[in-house]
Amino acid sequence: MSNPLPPVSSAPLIVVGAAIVNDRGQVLAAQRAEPPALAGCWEFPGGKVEPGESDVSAIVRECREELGVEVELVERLGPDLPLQRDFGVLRVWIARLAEGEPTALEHAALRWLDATELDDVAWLPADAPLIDELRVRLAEWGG
Ligand SMILES: Nc1nc2c([nH]c(=O)n2[C@H]2C[C@H](O)[C@@H](COP(=O)(O)OP(=O)(O)OP(=O)(O)O)O2)c(=O)[nH]1
Repeated sequence: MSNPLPPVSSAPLIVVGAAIVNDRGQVLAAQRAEPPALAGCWEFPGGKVEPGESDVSAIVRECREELGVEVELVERLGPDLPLQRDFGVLRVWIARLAEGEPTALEHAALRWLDATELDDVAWLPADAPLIDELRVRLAEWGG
């Protein structure tokens, strides 16, 4: 007998983000425009990994969609972090710009921040451990 119910997806929600770093030791922060509960907070450009998509493909796609740039991933930044709001995890990579200048196509604003400026913006709460690690890395790269 066939089962009339569709299979229930158990795939965990994965959100990927790009900590895009430039040659001056700055990272690109992006201010959310929506939803209202998150608007005004700052994040790493990125978004949800779609079914069948790799993490890397998702980051490249999101950076095209949100910033109009091509990025190359360098290495992971920090561990998977819990996302309470979405019951998933956040995975962030350090990335470099390969082509284009970032434009806020979906965000309210963009800012390049150096190691001393990371606390100047209100990051989404899940990102806090990454900001501490990034501070050390940017200070090294910024000379
Ligand atoms: N991109 C990104 N999302 C983050 C970060 N930190 C954090 O808590 N989040 C959360 C905010 C959102 O609840 C979720 C990302 O969802 P999203 O709505 O931006 O994903 P998406 O671009 O695929 O959007 P959609 O097509 O589903 O509307 O992850 C971060 O640094 N970058």
